[in-house]
Amino acid sequence: MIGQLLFKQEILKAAITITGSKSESNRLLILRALYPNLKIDNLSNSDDTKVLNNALVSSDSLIDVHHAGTAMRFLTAYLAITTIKSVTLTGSKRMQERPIKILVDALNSIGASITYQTKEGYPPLLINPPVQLESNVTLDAGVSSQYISALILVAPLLDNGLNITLDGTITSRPYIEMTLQLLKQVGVQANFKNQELTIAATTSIKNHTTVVESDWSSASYYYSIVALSQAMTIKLSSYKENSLQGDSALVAIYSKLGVVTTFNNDNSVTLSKHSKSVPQHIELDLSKTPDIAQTIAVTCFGLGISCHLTGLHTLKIKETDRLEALKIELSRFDAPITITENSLSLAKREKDFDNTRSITIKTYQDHRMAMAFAPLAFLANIAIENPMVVTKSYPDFYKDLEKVGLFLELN
Ligand SMILES: O=C(O)C1=C[C@@H](OP(=O)(O)O)[C@@H](O)[C@H](O)C1
Ligand SMILES: C=C(OP(=O)(O)O)C(=O)O
Repeated sequence: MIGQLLFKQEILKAAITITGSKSESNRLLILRALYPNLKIDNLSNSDDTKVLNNALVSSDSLIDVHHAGTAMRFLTAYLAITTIKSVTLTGSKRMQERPIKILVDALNSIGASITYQTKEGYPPLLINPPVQLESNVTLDAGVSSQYISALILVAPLLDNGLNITLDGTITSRPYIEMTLQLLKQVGVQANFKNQELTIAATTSIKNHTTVVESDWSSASYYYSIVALSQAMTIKLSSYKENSLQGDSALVAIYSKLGVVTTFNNDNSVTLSKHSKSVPQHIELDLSKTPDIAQTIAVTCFGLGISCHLTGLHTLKIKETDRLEALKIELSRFDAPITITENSLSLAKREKDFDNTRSITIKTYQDHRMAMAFAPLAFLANIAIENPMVVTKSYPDFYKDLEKVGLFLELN
């Protein structure tokens, strides 16, 4: 299925309410499974959250999490510690290509019993009940922070809690900090110093309600829209200045790309254009914020400025190889792009967009490919292949885009 994005209406002001953070929601679902008196408000309506929610109440011996990375990693740890019968945990074809050995080795080293059903190091996994669980574990921190978050989330269930030693350079660090902060908010003692994490055993918590902040990664697409617009102002709800989400770094990053963020008293933010000129070149290390790399690359391309984005080694093992996908799709516009194993460089765009023909963007079953390219529709004639991939994190994306004047027409 292909959807043409049509710019139908010049809008100057819009207000959009974005669903709860998928990352916060999926952590809180695991914590609610541990502590049923935890209440969650503004839970994400993303597919990834629904899939985890369903899996946590399932009594089936086969659980399929489709494309949801956090569900796969968090459930591996949760089932490894709690299951009383054998369970097979699997996912989509792509999920079966996303590595999980570091987490499985860490869990087995403390007494879990996980084996591979098809290929060593990858789902599907056969998870058997654990024998006796120990309280010290060491793992490589450079491949995915989700392995570490998965261990942190189940740590309070262990008799003596868990000490986790992180080996090497820590990637996607704000996600680990988010996990720890959420544990602390519900009443679990946790500490993170240098490369060591300590989580205390905690059998119960006081009644507690957590309100999920809206998703900052989803907000990135509106930052891009404002940056590429002449004078649009967009109000987004519900956000706060002290976010647990690392992608709130958008505020600082997009101030360099022409967008000013104002935090309002009603838990909203207003994005507007500032009058300062935008630099002709930008360099960013995105190892703490991998999920906004595609948005930023497309914004820079649209603005016609050059960029050098680094810290992108994790992009190759996400919903698709995002570096390769960006290279192929930006090249459809003759973008001067080069990639390495961990970086992306765009030279200044020399040509104007040729809007006499429509260019179709492939999405590779990656929600962020569809959403990152959508803002380009303000400048170029584009269509999106399999546009509904967005439901992985942001099911209302196209409905919300209409509020800024962009309409998806399916054909
Ligand atoms: O813990 C999380 O909620 C996430 C961690 C990040 O993954 P990596 O740590 O694998 O980079 C991020 O890309 C993903 O979308 C969500
Ligand atoms: C990488 C992502 O998700 P996950 O790893 O949880 O599938 C994402 O949402 O961009």
